[in-house]
Amino acid sequence: MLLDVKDLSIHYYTLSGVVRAVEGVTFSIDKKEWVTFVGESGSGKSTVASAIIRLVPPPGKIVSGQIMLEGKELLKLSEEEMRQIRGKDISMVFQDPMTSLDPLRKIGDQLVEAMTVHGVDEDEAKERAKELLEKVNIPPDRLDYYPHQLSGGQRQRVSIAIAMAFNPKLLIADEPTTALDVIVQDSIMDLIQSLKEEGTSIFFVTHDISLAAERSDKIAVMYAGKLVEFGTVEQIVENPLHPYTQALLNSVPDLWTEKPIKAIPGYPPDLRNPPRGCRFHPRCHVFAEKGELKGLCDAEEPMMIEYEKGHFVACHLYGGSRNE
Ligand SMILES: Nc1ncnc2c1ncn2[C@@H]1O[C@H](COP(=O)(O)OP(=O)(O)OP(=O)(O)O)[C@@H](O)[C@H]1O
Ligand code: NI
Repeated sequence: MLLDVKDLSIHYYTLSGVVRAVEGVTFSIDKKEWVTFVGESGSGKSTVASAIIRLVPPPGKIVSGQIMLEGKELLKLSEEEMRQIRGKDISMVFQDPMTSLDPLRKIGDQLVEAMTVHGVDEDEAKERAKELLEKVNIPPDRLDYYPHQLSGGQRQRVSIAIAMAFNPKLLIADEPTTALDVIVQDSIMDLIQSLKEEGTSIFFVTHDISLAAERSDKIAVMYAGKLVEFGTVEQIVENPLHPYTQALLNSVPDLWTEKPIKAIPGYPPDLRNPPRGCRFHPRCHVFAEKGELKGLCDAEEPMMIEYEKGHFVACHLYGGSRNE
């Protein structure tokens, strides 16, 4: 086990109320495993990602839970100890590479600095910077370029090169390809895959479940701050259990069956005041159709149960209510 997250809850304390962005999220990532978080906008994917490196933006706060990296409890480390881990054991790439690149400094200097802050000496860092750029298919003469002199795809490759500097144990990639065209997207996915092959575990975020299915080992489905289903790609795609997962899969085109695309009706809830019981019940077709579950779905929160080995779901259809 590389990363073990238990019962993680994160709230944003805004002027208009407490946003319960992430509630009771539990999952783990093995060594060399690629886990992709999917779910609609606002479901809490980025908030979970930022919590793992303890960079939840204010007014957000981790209110409870445990985040263990190889048995080390990250939430108990000092800020200084955490700084040692960021960029070394855990690296992060974002949707917009300009959030991590400094527009005013040459990319070579930024690569070198990413290494010298962790104690690598300057000459060695310069050498490594060239190698890293080559690894991400950028000619080494671009070391003297500023970020704006590169294309969007090249900038993203530079931020991946920085993330790769120490062969991190975990790479967190939050929608790293969303802003790029399809061909460039693929080359970025290839790079992330090559990192995995060298031993890095991947925490990937996307709202495109078909992109998730292509490369990852496991899929985690989030809805309104809750993890509703977790399993291998095969388990999730072949045998989706949660009505929300089923709806997500039906909302994307299927190249093989040409089944009709069905949008998910309704909208995700306001997380300042989430629905009682299962947060998905107001949009759930099972809740709408099956009267007998109604006493539970809109009253009791479903707990995560292991339906089959490695396949977890939080839905009253499969038991797991607190009353049982
Ligand atoms: N800085 C903030 N202040 C207040 N609320 C926030 C803040 N950042 C996120 N939230 C709220 O937290 C919830 C989860 O947001 P988050 O960005 O984690 O979702 P996401 O799944 O990554 O969405 P997207 O797919 O749009 O990136 C949302 O309800 C969002 O409005
Ligand atoms: Ni996000």
